[in-house]
Amino acid sequence: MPTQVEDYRSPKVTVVGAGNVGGMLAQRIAKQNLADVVLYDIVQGKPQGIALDLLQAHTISDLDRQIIGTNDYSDTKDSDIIVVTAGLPRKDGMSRNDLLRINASIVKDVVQSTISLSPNAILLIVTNPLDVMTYLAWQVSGLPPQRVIGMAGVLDAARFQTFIAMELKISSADIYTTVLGGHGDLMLPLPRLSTVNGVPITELLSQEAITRLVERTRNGGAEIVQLLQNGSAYFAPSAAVNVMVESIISDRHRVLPAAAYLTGEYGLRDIFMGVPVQLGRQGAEKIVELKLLDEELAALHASAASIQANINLL
Ligand SMILES: NC(=O)C1=CN([C@@H]2O[C@H](COP(=O)(O)OP(=O)(O)OC[C@H]3O[C@@H](n4cnc5c(N)ncnc54)[C@H](O)[C@@H]3O)[C@@H](O)[C@H]2O)C=CC1
Ligand SMILES: O=C([O-])CC(=O)C(=O)O
Repeated sequence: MPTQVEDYRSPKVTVVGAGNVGGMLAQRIAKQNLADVVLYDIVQGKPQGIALDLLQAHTISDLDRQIIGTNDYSDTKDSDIIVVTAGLPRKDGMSRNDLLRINASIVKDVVQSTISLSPNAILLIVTNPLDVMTYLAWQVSGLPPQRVIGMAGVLDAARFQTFIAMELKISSADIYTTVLGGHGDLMLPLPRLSTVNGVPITELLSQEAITRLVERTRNGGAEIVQLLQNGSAYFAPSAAVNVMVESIISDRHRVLPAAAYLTGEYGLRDIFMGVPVQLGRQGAEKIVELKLLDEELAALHASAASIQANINLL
């Protein structure tokens, strides 16, 4: 008979892709004591090196979660969550959609290799172009759509929040923002539903300022790609995935913006796109339908059409 202690199993999160986002995410998960982490990469030695470095850093900080780096998928067996960050980041001048074909083959390979070993896992997709890769991952995995979720909305909403805080010269802590739609040029920051402690920003900022901040949010990824000159953002993206992992592992049922499968919500179906989603142990437990104005709904449908066009290309 196993003892209670032997019965206990730490939550296990696999992060596929030990690059900028994946490495930083592994650090965040272990640092918060959320789960043991398996970091997988196709490049020999890279995940092992990062895992060792992280373990030694955590020893200094009295942290003791397991972090394993590997090139062997069998180490990912029985994961509770599989985060897919494997794939190419864009370079300056590229759109996320320019990564479609190359990243589709990587995501397909990763999902096929992992999900057979962890059939009960929840898949969190990060690789771009995000909404299309999430749809592809769902199709390849054969999982119920509730167990496949894409990360983008938390990041895009945080960018809008940051820019509002910078403009108003106030703490970002009291700002709540709503961003819907795909993780691309047609994403939909919604000023009407973005507030400072309950007051809509439409009452606090001029129309000129709002238009400028909405545009900057839409271009938030490209702005950083241009500045870095070699790769894309990873501090905020890894923080955004970490919040989602935490809500799922800890079954917190937080309502966060994320790419979820729509079955008629917002008048859309058979597509993954950014909407507010309740996240818990079951994955995307519930989609929240906001009451949108006609023009907002039309803009959301335009964003969906652009995702659909790229799904069709695949
Ligand atoms: N959804 C979002 O909001 C965001 C998405 N991204 C996307 O995430 C992806 C990763 O970005 P970074 O970490 O910055 O890139 P990176 O280049 O630093 O890391 C990617 C890693 O994937 C690995 N990889 C490539 N093919 C693989 C395979 N078949 N199996 C396993 N590993 C493989 C590479 O060896 C590399 O270590 C990119 O597609 C990027 O566009 C990045 C930031 C935000
Ligand atoms: O801009 C990129 O390519 C990476 C990304 O999705 C983001 O930072 O929003």
